[in-house]
Amino acid sequence: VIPPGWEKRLSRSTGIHYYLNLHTKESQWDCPTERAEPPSSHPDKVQASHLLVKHNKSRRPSSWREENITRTKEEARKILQGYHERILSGEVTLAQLAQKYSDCSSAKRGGDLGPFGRGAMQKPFEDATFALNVGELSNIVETDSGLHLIERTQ
Ligand SMILES: N=C(N)NCCC[C@H](NC(=O)[C@@H]1CCC/C1=C/[C@H](COP(=O)(O)O)NC=O)C(N)=O
Repeated sequence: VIPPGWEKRLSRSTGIHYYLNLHTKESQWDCPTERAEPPSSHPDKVQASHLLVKHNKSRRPSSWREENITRTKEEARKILQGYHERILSGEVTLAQLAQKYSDCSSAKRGGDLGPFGRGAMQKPFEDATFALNVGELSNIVETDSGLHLIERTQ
């Protein structure tokens, strides 16, 4: 039985059936197990990846990359502006830069923080993420942790 919100289609090119999500218009080969929901404009949970550049006024001026972070906030901003331009130009992705340069332990997951609801992250980070559409990249966001670029992924 196909869960609600999906339609079974026949692929003319392969003669194989596929499944169309009637809300997102995405298709997939394997039979869906979950119902397809209309994309809610006020989700409980979102998912994001971030690239964090800490500075000497960060709440924890240390990371896997650098035991004692001494750069100033303005130096951190310049560095992050450079990353921002490179991502916007399409040269690199946020995940690629986060993996190498993010001062958060999520760097090893390309900056992915996993799904989170309101109340989990520091408020400026939470508000910036919930204000993004899926797939969008934020401008520089400041929290007590440092300066971030955020890409909302779910
Ligand atoms: N739920 C998940 N995945 N982990 C718990 C997150 C806790 C949350 N963290 C943050 O708000 C900072 C800013 C946005 C991301 C984030 C990551 C911080 C940044 O590094 P730090 O300043 O801690 O050294 N590293 C990990 O927590 C908080 N309420 O303090």
